[in-house]
Amino acid sequence: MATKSAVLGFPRIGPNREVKKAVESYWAFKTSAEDLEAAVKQVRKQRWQSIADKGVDSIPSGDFTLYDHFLDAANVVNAIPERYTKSGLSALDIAFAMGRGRQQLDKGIDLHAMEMKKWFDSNYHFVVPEISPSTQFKLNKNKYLDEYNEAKELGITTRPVVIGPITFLALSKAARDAPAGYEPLSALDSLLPVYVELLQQLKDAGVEHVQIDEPVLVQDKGESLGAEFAKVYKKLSEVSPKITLTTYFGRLGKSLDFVKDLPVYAVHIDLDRAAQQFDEVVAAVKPTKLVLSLGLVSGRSIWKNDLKASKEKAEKAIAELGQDRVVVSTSSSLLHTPVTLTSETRLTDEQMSWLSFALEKCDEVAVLAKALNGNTTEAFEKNTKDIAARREFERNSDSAVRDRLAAITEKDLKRSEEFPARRAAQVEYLGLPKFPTTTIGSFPQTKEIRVARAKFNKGELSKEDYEKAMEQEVETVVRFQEKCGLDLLVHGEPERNDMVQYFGEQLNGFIFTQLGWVQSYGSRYVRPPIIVSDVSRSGPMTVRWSKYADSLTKSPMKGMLTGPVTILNWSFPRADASREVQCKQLALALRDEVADLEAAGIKAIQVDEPAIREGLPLRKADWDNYLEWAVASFRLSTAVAESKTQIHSHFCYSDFNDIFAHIKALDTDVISIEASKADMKLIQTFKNEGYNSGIGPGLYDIHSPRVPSEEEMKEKVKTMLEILDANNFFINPDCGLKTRGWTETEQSLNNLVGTAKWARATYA
Ligand code: MET
Ligand SMILES: [Zn+2]
Repeated sequence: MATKSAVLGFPRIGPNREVKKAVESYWAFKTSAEDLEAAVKQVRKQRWQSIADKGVDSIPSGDFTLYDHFLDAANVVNAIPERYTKSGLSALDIAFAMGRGRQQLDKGIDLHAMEMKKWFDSNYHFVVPEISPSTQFKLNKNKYLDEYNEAKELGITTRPVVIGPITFLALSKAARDAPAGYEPLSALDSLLPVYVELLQQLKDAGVEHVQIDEPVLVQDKGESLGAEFAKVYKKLSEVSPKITLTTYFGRLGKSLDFVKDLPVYAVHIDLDRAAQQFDEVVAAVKPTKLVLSLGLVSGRSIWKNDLKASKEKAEKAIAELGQDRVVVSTSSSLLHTPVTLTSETRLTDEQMSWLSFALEKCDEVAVLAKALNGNTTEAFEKNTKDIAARREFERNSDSAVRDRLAAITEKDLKRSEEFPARRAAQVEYLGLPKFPTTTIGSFPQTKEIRVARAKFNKGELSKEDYEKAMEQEVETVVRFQEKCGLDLLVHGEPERNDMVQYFGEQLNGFIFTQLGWVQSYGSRYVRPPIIVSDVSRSGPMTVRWSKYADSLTKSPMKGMLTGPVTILNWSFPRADASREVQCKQLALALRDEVADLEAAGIKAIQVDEPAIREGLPLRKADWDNYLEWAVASFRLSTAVAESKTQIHSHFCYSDFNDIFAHIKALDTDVISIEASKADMKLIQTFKNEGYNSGIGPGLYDIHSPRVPSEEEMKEKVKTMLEILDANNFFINPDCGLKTRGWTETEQSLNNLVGTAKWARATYA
């Protein structure tokens, strides 16, 4: 017997973002459902063939999606809220409406999007299913079987990837019609028969292996689900193809006690994010019959795997378990990495030699398996050389910034005065009215902007002309805000391709890809910068834009920076330095930028930290350590500001009830949060925890094209003011407007300003 290789999942976007193009043109009513299907069928075919070409044994299927695989899982088991089913839309449009909302008032359709949450500690977002006692589970559409068959017709045998029933429910939320305190997991008994049927169908179709993802097992809450796991997997294993139960992004911890006894074929563990569990897991499964799938090749980073080290580790497992009880695999789905390095033309050979994207990772698992089976290939030898060269490069990184960081003291983390004194200074300096209106920073990024940027990047537009075009855009945005009657203006961020990439491009220590897109949610993809060495700032990054915008208007201007924690969390970090060190180096660069903006007369500066929460370790035991350096980094970047300068911060997907004390410890003057989709619990937390600084709860959801009415926003303000203080309340959307169109933005912001006027009159 030989050691096999496996890939747990692959990017769904296509090597040239084909899926984005196809779905967006369908959404714009430019193409039909048939066109869409034909386009994405090509993408699926290509991904299977390219993985197969690398020689991987277990090739994933069923993990493809047009929007979100978790949303698909809800559709498979018919967990579709009634408001969508009764809309009369097609199944495809229902799925899209669940993901992104749909407004067609002439047809009587006005559907909000369902809530989205971060997928564990990644920057991928999944749609949160809504479950209640009235949810009618049934096998709606076995997409896992459909994709398996589709691949089979191409002559490729795949391993279907199914979201496990326990994780499915554990990550769902109670629907509005559910009784108070309802737990979706209590629906397990009614969901189970659907999974039985689904897996039975796979088996009947000749599927030999199935991958069932149960990442809830790496969370604390997984540890209390032993009885559920035992029961569910006993039942499923009676009818199912051989099950590989996969866990990823963290360690099994105490869950190992029951996982080792589950009646499944194999268990997969993540040895990238949780390498420390190796010995313990090997020892635990040794007396069982379980096959152990070793997640050695990172699904979350873009660094080349150290194949020699991986081989040694796998050999240790083989020594304990035997050759045929070990599988070498990616640590998680590769959906968090770009498709392929071969599309990159601007990276140097040296840089290329450090990296490995999804397809190259497929190669790595295959090469590793071959080496374990006694065939050390040329590719293996080259890997050993590349890894050694990278280590050498790291040793020669920048020492000036390391020294500056070492000299930082507590004092550098503190504003010179406390909030009440700062507030008095800011009232005077900014002159804002009560219920000040503002936005979160970006304005619609029109086609013209993107075309200008593309031309500039291709060298078809001079730097001068490009900057002129952006200045014109800034002027449009400033005039637009004046026309709407907003109080605290922004420059609109037209010059930014992306809130992280933009900064990375101006900092030392980063490199960029041309096509390194990674799905963030739906058809939104990002191209995370890669931190390759020590980080420093070579000069002001945003000052010219904010200063220009400021020169156009009498209203106060808010400068716009992305915070250190978010830059770190939305980049691919180095593997050779701690995240803490990388974060603090970023904070130092931003600190200089804050000082420069202030000196240029910018009266308010917003430092966005939307990613602070998603960086939280998955296990609570690890939280304090992270939060301590994350908060210190934020403060290091902002505490340099004078009292009169109003420091804002912005958070979205901000389910941060449980880290509130740390949010408070950031010591910002104003924070804006996403509250339009969340419940009032968060607002209550602010009150309970004695938060007295400024707060701007998002009054409408910018992720959807629907225009919120004035009435709707007034209602929200009313409810919030039952809890919050009217004297330090900002009126704003819940995030930036860059994905929106101008028409809906104008209507929405007019309604927003109307709401503020009403509030001023009502709460005078
Ligand atoms: C994801 S948070 C986005 C904040 C940024 N300032 C924007 O308005 O786009
Ligand atoms: Zn946001």
